[in-house]
Amino acid sequence: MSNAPQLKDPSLFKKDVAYINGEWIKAQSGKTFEVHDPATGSLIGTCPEMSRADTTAAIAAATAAFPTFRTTTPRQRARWLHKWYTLMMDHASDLAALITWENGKPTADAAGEVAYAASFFEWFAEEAPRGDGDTISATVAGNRIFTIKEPVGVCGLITPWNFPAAMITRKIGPAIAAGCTLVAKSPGETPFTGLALAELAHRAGIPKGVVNVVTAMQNTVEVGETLTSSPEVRKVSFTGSTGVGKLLMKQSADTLKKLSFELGGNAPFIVFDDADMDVAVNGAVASKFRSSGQTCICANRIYVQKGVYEEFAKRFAEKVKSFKMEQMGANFFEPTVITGMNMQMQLASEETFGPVAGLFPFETEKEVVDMANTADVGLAGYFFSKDLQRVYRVAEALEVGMVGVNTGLISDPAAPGMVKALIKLHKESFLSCQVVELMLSSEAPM
Ligand SMILES: NC(=O)c1ccc[n+]([C@@H]2O[C@H](COP(=O)([O-])OP(=O)(O)OC[C@H]3O[C@@H](n4cnc5c(N)ncnc54)[C@H](O)[C@@H]3O)[C@@H](O)[C@H]2O)c1
Ligand SMILES: O=CCCC(=O)O
Repeated sequence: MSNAPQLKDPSLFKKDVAYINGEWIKAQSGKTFEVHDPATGSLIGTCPEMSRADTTAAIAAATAAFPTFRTTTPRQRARWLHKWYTLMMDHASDLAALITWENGKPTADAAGEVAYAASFFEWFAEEAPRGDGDTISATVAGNRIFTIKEPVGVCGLITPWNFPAAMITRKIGPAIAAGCTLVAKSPGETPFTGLALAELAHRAGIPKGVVNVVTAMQNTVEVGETLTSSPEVRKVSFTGSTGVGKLLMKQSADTLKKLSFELGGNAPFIVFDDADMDVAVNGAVASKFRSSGQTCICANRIYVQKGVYEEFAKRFAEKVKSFKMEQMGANFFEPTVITGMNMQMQLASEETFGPVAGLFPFETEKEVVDMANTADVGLAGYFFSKDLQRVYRVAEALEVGMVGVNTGLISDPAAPGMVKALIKLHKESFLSCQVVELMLSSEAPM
């Protein structure tokens, strides 16, 4: 059975070619890899199996384009990003169809992803002209210190399959805004969406060599090594698993690259006795089951205070039972709610990354904050309460980068908090880190 969509613009579906130096090219070796529809297992198409040689060519193109691109005005870069945003929205239904086809997420989630992905271009188009430095009083009378922000240079971008469009645009948006050129590796499981975005970059008139998209499956490690070891690549930005993040960080040590990592999560989701139950149940459904539980910020441990535990469990399970599966089969897992969880169970410490919700009972605020903070990652957290004092207290006590209070949806291109921790860090460190600075070098004195 095939789910092949009828695209309104079939030229967005790029098979056997990737995008280097403004051209659609095959792998130098001629090798390709297969991409399968995760719903049916049927073949979608083949993509170039790019290697060290192809990645080096892409880096060379980005390096050659950088001296000119960095001198373009921020206003011009804003226009390019805005044009790319508009093209994404004009082709939203085709992009969503590609996402569902290769990623398997429900059509509504895919449409939401396209709008979310495009919003990074819109947001960073607006930020591009605002990369100003500071004027600082000096310790010597009469002197002033001026700082300027410079584009880092060529950026290597590696992103995962769970958001084939949004994870790439989240990285490309700030890179272009800052004046950087880039080589993006589209995820092997879901390469076609990234390639469709490259086609739209081309149509938006972004100069050749600025945006390069390579693809690989078997050669992923080789491509990663090439990006992390190249002296021309000044920054690597990676979204994916914690294990691969650690590896890329080690590989980048020899060339002392700037790094931005967005890694795995294990979000606590807390419902206090005084929460609005409708809001809490809807928030849990939105946070846990967005993209079938396959987002890094999905609720992973749902803690419910004893006084409302039974009611919450009943109402939450009823909602989940009402979900309609578009198809069933070997590749699908039924949305599941498990009650009576405890902290010794695997789900308490591992990222589930699927449609399984575990409910843990708790009694006191201190107890639940302690349990919430046991995770060795601190990406996102949520809690539900109507007590204003508790809202501030618990929001500060949770050792995570982003806190959703009385909401299960916290994704927003404007939020600085999409900076992720490999290990626990204090919230202040996250919040001081602005995404718009993602691709800018440290401020340098004039
Ligand atoms: N923090 C975030 O913003 C965020 C967003 C999305 C996903 N994630 C995390 O990503 C994980 C799921 O994605 P995944 O399983 O695809 O992750 P993954 O780490 O296996 O893969 C991510 C990307 O890295 C590439 N890759 C894998 N090994 C590599 C290597 N040795 N060198 C270079 N590239 C390599 C993959 O091809 C893919 O493009 C989850 O842990 C999820 O929480 C985090
Ligand atoms: O999977 C992680 C990213 C989720 C998001 O940006 O909302």
